[in-house]
Order: sequence, then structure tokens, then C-alpha cells
Amino acid sequence: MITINNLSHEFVIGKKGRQTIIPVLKNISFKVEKGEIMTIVGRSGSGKSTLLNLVSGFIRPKDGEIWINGTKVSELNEAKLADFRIHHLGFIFQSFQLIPSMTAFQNVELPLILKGVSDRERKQQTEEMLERVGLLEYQDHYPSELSGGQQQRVSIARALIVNPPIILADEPTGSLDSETEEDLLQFIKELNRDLGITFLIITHDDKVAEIGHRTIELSDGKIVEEGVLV
Ligand SMILES: Nc1ncnc2c1ncn2[C@@H]1O[C@H](COP(=O)(O)OP(=O)(O)OP(=O)(O)O)[C@@H](O)[C@H]1O
Repeated sequence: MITINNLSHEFVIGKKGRQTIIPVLKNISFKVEKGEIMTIVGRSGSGKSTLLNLVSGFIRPKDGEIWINGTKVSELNEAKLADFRIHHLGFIFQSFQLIPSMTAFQNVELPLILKGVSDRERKQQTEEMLERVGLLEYQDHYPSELSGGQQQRVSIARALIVNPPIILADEPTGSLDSETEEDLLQFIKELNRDLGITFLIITHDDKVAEIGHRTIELSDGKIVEEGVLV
């Protein structure tokens, strides 16, 4: 479902003539199978976020290939990437990334507007999704009127609304207390089991890493360990 071949990336910082090259990912290859939860761990600065940004297409790799569902995303132009994301990928971020001036309903509905879904269909699908994440009665609340766990559920509902086969998550429980974290991890497992959604999750939290069917450890931009956890 996701295939990474010989992926390398570096950042160039500083002004012309005094540039420094920072190699961040060094010849990484791995696969994520359909229906799998893959977790990627590693210390701060090991390249986890860079890897997720590359898979998302937010940045382009210096070298190597990224294939998702048979499409070579590392070669798509911006317009095709945007279209690809809306049909194939859902995103969950540590900081939720909800739009503060929109209600829970409007935040979840937004991807359907981008997809061109009709008014009536949008209302029905958005309500169904809010129900699924247990937040229908909070649909008119703004993000600031919701707890951290509820905000993360809104962001998951927004990710799920377009039925993505894959969800990419960046420290999904990083802003949650341990009880809420446990609830969210159970919910991710349910989504994986019941809907077959494939997850690629980066984290430095062992509890999150443990929900992975497999886990990869990055160190200094390289894979140092790849193992089956469950
Ligand atoms: N836009 C950028 N420009 C220059 N250097 C960058 C950029 N983004 C990341 N880096 C560098 O790349 C390295 C890897 O960063 P990355 O954010 O991928 O690590 P990480 O494992 O996700 O860390 P954390 O767990 O702290 O988020 C770091 O040395 C960082 O300073």
C-alpha cells in the first residue's frame, strides 16, 4: 500500500556561498501493507516528521521513490498531489489543526466541500461521522469549547470523512492526558480492525508504538530496527 524505495532527503540552510547541508534521511526503504498499523519511533531529530512530510507529499525527496496505492507520489505535481491527498490520505496531527472559527460540524464538513459533495449529502455524512466519533451533540461547539480528546476526535472525523484508505498520524496523542490517550489508541485500533484503514504513525511514545503491527526505529536518518510487535 505504501512503498518507500531508497529514500534520501537533506535540507540546505544558510545563504548562498555559506550553505550547510543537513542530511536527514539516508537511503530508507520499507513497505506498509494494506490493513496494517505501522509505527515509526526514534529520538527527537531522527527524521520522523521529515519522513511523514515526504510521504504526505508536503516536501519532495532529494532521492528515491514513494509509491502509494500504485501511484508514484514523489513525482506528482502540486495539483495532482492535492487531488491525490483528498482521495487517499487522512491526516491526524498532535496539535489537531482544527480551524478555530469553525464549529465541530464545519471542521468535519470541510473536506467534503473541497471534494464538491452536495449540501444535502454533506449534512448527512457529517452528522453520521460525528455520531461515529461520539460527538454529534457537540456539533455546534467551537474547538475552544471542546476538551483535547474531543478536539482530536473532531480531527479524526475530519480525516475519516472522505473514506481514506490510509491515515498518516504525527504524534496523535502528544497533547492528550494518559486516559484520553488510551481511549484514542483503542479507537485507532477499532478503525483499523473494522474499516481496514491502514495507519502510518510517528511517535516517541512507547504506548503509541505498541499499537503497531510492526514498528521501525529511525536513528540519525537511518532505519536501525524493524520488528514485529504483535
Ligand atoms: N525545514 C527544515 N530546514 C532545515 N532543517 C530541518 C527542517 N526540518 C527539519 N530539519 C532538521 O532535520 C532533522 C530531522 O528533523 P525531524 O523534524 O524530521 O525530526 P523528528 O524525528 O520528527 O523530531 P521530533 O521528534 O523532535 O519532532 C533535524 O536535525 C532538524 O533540525
